[in-house]
Amino acid sequence: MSIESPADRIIIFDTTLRDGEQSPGATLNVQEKLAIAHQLALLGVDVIEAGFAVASPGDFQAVKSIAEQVGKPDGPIICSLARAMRQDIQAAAEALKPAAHPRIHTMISTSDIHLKYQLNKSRSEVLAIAASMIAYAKSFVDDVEFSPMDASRTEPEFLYQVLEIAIANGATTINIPDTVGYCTPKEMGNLIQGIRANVPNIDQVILSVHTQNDLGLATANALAAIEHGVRQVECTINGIGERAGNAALEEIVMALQVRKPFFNPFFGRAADAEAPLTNIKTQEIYKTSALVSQLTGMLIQPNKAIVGANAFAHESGIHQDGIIKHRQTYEIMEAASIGLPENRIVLGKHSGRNAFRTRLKELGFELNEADLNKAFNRFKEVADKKKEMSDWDLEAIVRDQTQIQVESGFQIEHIQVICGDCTCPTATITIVTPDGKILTDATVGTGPVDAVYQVINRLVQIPNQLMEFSVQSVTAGIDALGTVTVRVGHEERIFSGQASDTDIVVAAAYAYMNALNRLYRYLEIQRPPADSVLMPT
Ligand SMILES: CC(C)(COP(=O)(O)OP(=O)(O)OC[C@H]1O[C@@H](n2cnc3c(N)ncnc32)[C@H](O)[C@@H]1OP(=O)(O)O)[C@@H](O)C(=O)NCCC(=O)NCCS
Ligand SMILES: CC(C)[C@@](O)(CC(=O)O)C(=O)O
Ligand SMILES: [Mg+2]
Repeated sequence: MSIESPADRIIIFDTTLRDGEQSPGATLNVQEKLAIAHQLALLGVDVIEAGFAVASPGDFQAVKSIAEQVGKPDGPIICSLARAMRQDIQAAAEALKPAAHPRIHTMISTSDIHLKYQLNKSRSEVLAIAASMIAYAKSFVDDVEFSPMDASRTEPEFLYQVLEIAIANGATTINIPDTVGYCTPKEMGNLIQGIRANVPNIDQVILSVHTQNDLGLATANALAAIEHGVRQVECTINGIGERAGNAALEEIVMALQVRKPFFNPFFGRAADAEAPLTNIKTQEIYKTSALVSQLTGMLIQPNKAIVGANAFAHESGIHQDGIIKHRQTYEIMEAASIGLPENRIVLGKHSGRNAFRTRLKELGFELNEADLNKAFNRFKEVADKKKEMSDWDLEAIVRDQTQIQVESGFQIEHIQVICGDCTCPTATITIVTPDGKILTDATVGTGPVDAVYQVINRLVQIPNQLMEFSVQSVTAGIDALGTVTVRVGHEERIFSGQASDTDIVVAAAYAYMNALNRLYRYLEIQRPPADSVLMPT
């Protein structure tokens, strides 16, 4: 991929694998980095900063493998970070060799506070190092990016001087980092304006911005920079990165997409011009976000813009009513535009009748006004105690309130499980049978769920095969509710059950019992009247 006419769009420089990986705890191995890099290429990023080659043998290998496997002629530019030091630049150049479009990104601090305390160097020394190391990088590759670290706290006159020399020595992209996330959007705009007005050769290069999120302003600062003529933004998936993270790719891309008429004029276009402002395939955003979250172990807060679990979910009645009538009343973009199949109407205590009725209809219940009101009142009572109402809850409420008899079945009275790394997982369960008998049994299993399922089978005595068992956490965090879904098979038929609890073993027991009760009711209906035995054992 070549960047032919960058002035009329934004170059997306993804640094998930470099700055993103600097998130405490987010370390990735070579295979994981490769998987993310392949997905970033599908997403359509222009540049992948694959790592910091000199940092470790693993990172060197990661940059090299990504250069080999993802850095194809029609693929993205592959980049490695390097301090303004020969050994760093050599390592970057070596790792990037297999890439069709390699870029070396070299940086050195320019703020007085960094010069004095971190580098222990004078301004003239830094100027000389920047010049010679950019020229050195240029001896390996044509595409050289230079970052004056802590640019936003650098004295402007010195910054202009460094940039002019950097460009004169061959830098092709000049990146302005707000390393400590200190800027406000207005200041960022002024900083970029100042650079464009005072660095005589600035028009020969692509101007870039790299914003950190220490004050939650990373996206706002990047957008302000774009308004002032920056044409590359450095960002990460889910906004991960050093400390509070970096500008989130998905936020910048979707802001440019959703507010295109606002941004178009900054690109010299008519407000209503159609062409996109980035090359990102936005439908790949959700998938990429989930992959990065999974591999880095960095959970996404539910209210995270664009990719959070709640970003397209509506819980309050007034909003739900509006959405059902006309989507744009409360949605500025479609879930499908980031690759989510649909928005979500979440039924909870803030929901209203319209959303309730609509969901029931989808579940196959058409209630008259009186039944609907009764069911709705009960729904509100239950919703006061429960975070989110599942379809199972709704079904139970409707049956309850509309005099449809809830069929008989087995009920779990007590469940106790002991497990650990030096005991045999043991489950003790008491159930009430459909005819009111109380039975208790206990057994050991290979794990707590296995022990529970064995006891339930001994008590219930209905032959079945467990076909599927899945656990899903409903909310993020240690106190998340776990929802267990099971499917059991019996002679060609499948019965499913679901239950939620903060204890997943308890949820597993109830989910299994739910499924077995459905099977039991099915068998009851099938059973010839003369047969008094529930099931032959
Ligand atoms: C790069 C790395 C291998 C260097 O390790 P190290 O040689 O043990 O050095 P330290 O990390 O202890 O200290 C950094 C040194 O680099 C110098 N330095 C920092 N930025 C520099 C730059 N842009 N150009 C030249 N030298 C720089 C510091 O002054 C310090 O040198 P000193 O020891 O002479 O004071 C290691 O820090 C690392 O693995 N980093 C990867 C992640 C990272 O730091 N990312 C941040 C990107 S800014
Ligand atoms: C390389 C540079 C853009 C950097 O990411 C360096 C760093 O990791 O601090 C920054 O934020 O200044
Ligand atoms: Mg950074």
